[in-house]
Amino acid sequence: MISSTVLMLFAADEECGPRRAAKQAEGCEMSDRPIELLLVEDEDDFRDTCARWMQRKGHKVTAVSNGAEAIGLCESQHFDVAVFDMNMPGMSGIELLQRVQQASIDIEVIILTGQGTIESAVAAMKMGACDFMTKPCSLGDLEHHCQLARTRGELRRENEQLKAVISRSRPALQMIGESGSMRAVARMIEKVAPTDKPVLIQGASGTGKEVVARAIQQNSPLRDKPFVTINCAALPEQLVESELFGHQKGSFTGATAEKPGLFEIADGGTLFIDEIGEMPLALQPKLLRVLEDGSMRRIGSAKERTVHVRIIAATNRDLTSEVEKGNFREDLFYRINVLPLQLPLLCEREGDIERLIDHYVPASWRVAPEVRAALTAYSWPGNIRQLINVIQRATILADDNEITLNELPAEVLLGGSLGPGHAPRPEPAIQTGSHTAGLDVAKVASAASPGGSIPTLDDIAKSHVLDVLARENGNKAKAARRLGIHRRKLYRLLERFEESSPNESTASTASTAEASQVRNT
Ligand SMILES: Nc1ncnc2c1ncn2[C@@H]1O[C@H](COP(=O)(O)OP(=O)(O)OP(=O)(O)O)[C@@H](O)[C@H]1O
Repeated sequence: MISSTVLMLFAADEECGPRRAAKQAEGCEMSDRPIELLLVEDEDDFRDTCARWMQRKGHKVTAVSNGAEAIGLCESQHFDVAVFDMNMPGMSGIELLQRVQQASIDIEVIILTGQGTIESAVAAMKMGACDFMTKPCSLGDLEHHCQLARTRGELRRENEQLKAVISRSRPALQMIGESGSMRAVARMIEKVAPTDKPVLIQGASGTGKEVVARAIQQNSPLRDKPFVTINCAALPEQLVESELFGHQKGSFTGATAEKPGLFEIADGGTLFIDEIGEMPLALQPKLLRVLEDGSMRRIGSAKERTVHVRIIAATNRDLTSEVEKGNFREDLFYRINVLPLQLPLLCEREGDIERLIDHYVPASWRVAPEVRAALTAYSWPGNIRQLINVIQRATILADDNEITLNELPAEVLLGGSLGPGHAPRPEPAIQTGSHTAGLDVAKVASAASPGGSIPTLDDIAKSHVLDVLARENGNKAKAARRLGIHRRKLYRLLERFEESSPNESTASTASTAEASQVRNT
């Protein structure tokens, strides 16, 4: 069994504020990365001396003499820390701080005050400055305060990421597989995990691409950093860009607030791009750019940002032929195809079907031997997802905690070994277009309501949707067509079933239903 289980939860820090953060920052290792500093000071000598000192210490300094210039720079460029002089002609340090906050600029601000203006410095901190210093100050102190401020900003961002991780985290998944082909996959995971290079996971629907992506992340040095996922197939095309890159307020109809993209949320961690073959062609150059040098812009923003994100992409399409057909950019393909990993079909994993049955059938349930024989003989075109769906359907339909041949769908019975003398039970059927879905309403009713009460519409819908999905071998596009609904609606339904189900296998079944999320496995 390949384990991929780490869940780190951080208790919310009730006591916040600059002092507390500074204390935390002092306890932390300081980053030796150069500080990107904006220095705003109208006294020429003092400004030049500070700027030269910080530059000699290896930091990147932009020094200006007034607030108007500073605000323009903040809007177009990233700075870790800004030092604002309190008393400047035109726009004071406090006004500048207000402007920075109104524009939601992500920056740590230190206020520089003259002697005797401590009260206003305290007021500035209440307004969101992270620290203050009184002039004249030693240059060593200036660098130290800037380092503390930068660390505070990093902690704050990390905290935001962790909150997102906690609020959207899901149960850890186990990777089941002892077959030779899965051992080869496990070896490959061990090899690719420690690097920071992109990985492209290819495999048919339901073979476990997302599970493998999470295993890579869990075995990588980024295991404690965010693991953010986006499913390009589950989002309307026009939303993929704003999910990935974020947007400025007012940049398009409906952009009512500023929103960071998943690249920013994943900064320092891993971004799993599922169904990358569905990525809109027009968006591919933007993705290529961020893969090349980490640079990106939110929709509607001129500000360039740099992110450090490890990319794991997955697809069930043959990307080489998508490139030939002109649906996928060749340069992007080469960028993401640095470490390719091909997942085997379930029928190519000797002995794993048995192991998966034992894992997914609830512990107190029995599985008749002929059922095992039928399940292991079947070819599973929809792979593990289809197997889980069939098991789940069977546990809804079965009596007395025992799965018999009666609870298996016809295609499994016909495709597998039926066993001597078995005649499948005739099932009342619901007609879906030209397709007989075979939903046994009476069985669902008794399974859902042992006391004989009427099942809810949701119970029936869930069983029906899972049944059609299983019949279509886990292929969501085909299942959606069969059900007469849009594929995105099917994703939403699977997501709803997952939320309403306490059963882990249900959660797993609909795992790709979420279009995008942040999680720590
Ligand atoms: N090795 C495994 N052990 C146990 N469960 C697995 C394994 N691989 C996949 N699964 C389960 O199978 C289901 C499908 O897995 P996953 O979503 O990772 O497949 P996928 O290849 O990404 O599918 P799709 O292409 O449709 O997005 C999930 O419920 C997952 O938990």
